[in-house]
Amino acid sequence: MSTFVRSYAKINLGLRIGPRRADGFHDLRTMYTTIALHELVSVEVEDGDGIEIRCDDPRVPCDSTNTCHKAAALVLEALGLRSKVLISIEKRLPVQGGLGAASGNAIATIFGLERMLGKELSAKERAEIAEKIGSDLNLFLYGGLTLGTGRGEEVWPLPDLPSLPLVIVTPEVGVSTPVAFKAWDSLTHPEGSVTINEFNHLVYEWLSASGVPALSGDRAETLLLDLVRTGISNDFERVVFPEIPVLREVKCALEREGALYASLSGSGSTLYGLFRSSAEASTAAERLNSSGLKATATQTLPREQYWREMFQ
Ligand SMILES: C[C@@](CO)(OP(=O)(O)O)[C@H](O)COP(=O)(O)OP(=O)(O)OC[C@H]1O[C@@H](n2ccc(N)nc2=O)[C@H](O)[C@@H]1O
Ligand SMILES: Nc1ncnc2c1ncn2[C@@H]1O[C@H](COP(=O)(O)OP(=O)(O)O)[C@@H](O)[C@H]1O
Repeated sequence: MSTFVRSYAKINLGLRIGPRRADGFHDLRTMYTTIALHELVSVEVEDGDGIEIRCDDPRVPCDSTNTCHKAAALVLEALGLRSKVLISIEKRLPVQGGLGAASGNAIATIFGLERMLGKELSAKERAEIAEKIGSDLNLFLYGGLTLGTGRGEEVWPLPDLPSLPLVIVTPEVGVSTPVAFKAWDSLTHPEGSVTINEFNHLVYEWLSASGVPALSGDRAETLLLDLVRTGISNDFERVVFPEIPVLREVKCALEREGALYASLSGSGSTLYGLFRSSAEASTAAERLNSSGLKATATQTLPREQYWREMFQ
């Protein structure tokens, strides 16, 4: 018997990078939101020992470097159990796309394995496991809209907002996250804290003005747009666009198709555009597809829906 878990993607609404820290990571600020695109992770448990990963995509490692492998090993350790664990990943999201696919897979593994073992970890134990594997796993422990601080692993869930239509475009090029951080260091090291301070200020203003803690009616639908319109841009664009010019062109194409806000997600290579309606997003995706780009219309995924639809 297997448990099938939907492993969702994220996008970053703004991302600011601070200086490199003593531990090699960078302080950062970002607003994450889960989106409705997902892949499937299935988890099976048998008598015995060992963790086996299966995935048809050759770009995904099936050894102990796979995020699902790491997650399964840490869950078994935390629970003090021995078991044979079989994990299959049905890959649907881009690899090195800035959509957090590998991170989402690891969190899906934690929840799937808990269910298969009939045991529950505490929220603190889950967060500790997530942090050991990477910087942007913790957002998937909440879903919906979350503020990311620290190296990205400190997450602050915000009240759920209604979903907003968007189009994602992933060009056939991957961007390595550590390489993008290194490029940022050589470009703007001393500026780091300035961009972070600006982000803090913009988000604070938005939180105070928006009434996010006390949502009501139609106003909530424009809150995400209000947020991106504060000017919370993605610092990675400054290093990734000059390196891979086609990404800037894709952002411009999204804007030409009517996106209210377009940006690189994380370190890329995915670009997304936010749209006022699903119909506008679908039309834009069709037009971008016919111009030769790989575009998909989807929407942001509120927390409530994330949890409701996690298990297939
Ligand atoms: C940049 C972001 C933004 O959401 O997303 P992606 O574009 O990868 O999706 C994330 O911070 C990515 O998180 P994640 O993919 O878990 O990265 P990690 O495995 O923790 O780190 C990979 C490498 O990136 C660098 N790194 C990562 C995070 C951070 N705050 N500072 C860093 O310098 C380090 O060199 C680290 O060794
Ligand atoms: N479960 C996994 N799925 C996909 N990639 C994985 C996985 N585990 C480890 N990796 C490695 O992590 C790298 C980046 O992961 P991915 O989530 O696709 O990118 P990003 O961090 O840009 O969103 C991949 O190049 C791959 O080698």
